[in-house]
Amino acid sequence: MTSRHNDSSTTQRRTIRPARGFEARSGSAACLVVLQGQRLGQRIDVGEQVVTLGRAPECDFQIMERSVSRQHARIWKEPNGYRIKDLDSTNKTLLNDQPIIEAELKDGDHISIGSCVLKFMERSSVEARYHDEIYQLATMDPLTGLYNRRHFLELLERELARSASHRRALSLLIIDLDHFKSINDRYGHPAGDVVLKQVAVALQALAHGEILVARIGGEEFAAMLPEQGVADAGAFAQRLCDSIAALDLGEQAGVRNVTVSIGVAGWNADAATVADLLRAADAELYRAKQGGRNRVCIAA
Ligand SMILES: Nc1nc2c(ncn2[C@@H]2O[C@H](COP(=O)(O)OP(=O)(O)OP(=O)(O)O)[C@@H](O)[C@H]2O)c(=O)[nH]1
Repeated sequence: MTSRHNDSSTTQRRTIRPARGFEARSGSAACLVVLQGQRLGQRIDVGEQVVTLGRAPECDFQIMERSVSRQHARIWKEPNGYRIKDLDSTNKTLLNDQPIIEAELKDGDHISIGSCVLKFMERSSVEARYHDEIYQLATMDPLTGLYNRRHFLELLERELARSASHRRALSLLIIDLDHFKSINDRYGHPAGDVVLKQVAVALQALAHGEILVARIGGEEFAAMLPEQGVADAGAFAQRLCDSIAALDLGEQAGVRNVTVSIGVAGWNADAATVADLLRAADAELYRAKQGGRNRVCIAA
């Protein structure tokens, strides 16, 4: 069990929910990439749907800056291309450094909203693919293909802001492999890697709907359960725990079975920030380890 957690990323969100594993990988026709500002490098696919940008939580791309209007600008597709419109913002939308009311978007255009600079790109462009690769490298864990810690915490931060503004439940699981060091020591590091990959696949397979799984540490995973209270999250955690214990890892790993301990915590007045939530789930994980491992402990 490793030590952890004080990260606190920017409070942002996308209403276009990330797909599990890969974020917004569908073949949209165009995208925006954040060149400057919070969420640097993030890509926002601009498909057939209208994309709104602004400070309000309902915006598809939220920019949490006071100089940004709640509904600042809108981008949409027309038969002959994409267009952008300023929504009567106080501080204007700039296109290639010029204020606009409405304009056509061309590949490579820079959109400035507050201190945020977005680059508009046609999805077919080589540069868009390059940004895709870079973004994936920044957000994914290369061993398991799950989201990495940094990206998971950023998504958790956004989801928590959304839960807080809508007074909706949100739960977090921290899932830690039991006695993983002894697996490495006994069967070798490559065998340990195989176990990590197999556990990642199993967790991902069990994560249905909006549940988001990530690898947040060496032998540590996390799951975010939007709109689920601790009772449901605890039941889900128990299913994970039982499924991992029942998993036959086969010949490749050397070891045939592995177990996990899981700590569960829910967003509430006492766990109002990501750091609080992580701390609460972590405390429960500690209890699960102390209680004998291969078990779930849930914050009251
Ligand atoms: N194979 C492999 N091992 C890793 C990786 N990252 C971390 N580890 C190992 O994970 C082990 C974690 O050990 P500990 O933190 O002592 O935890 P543990 O042995 O699982 O014990 P408990 O958590 O108390 O049940 C260490 O041996 C790390 O070297 C990785 O990417 N691959």
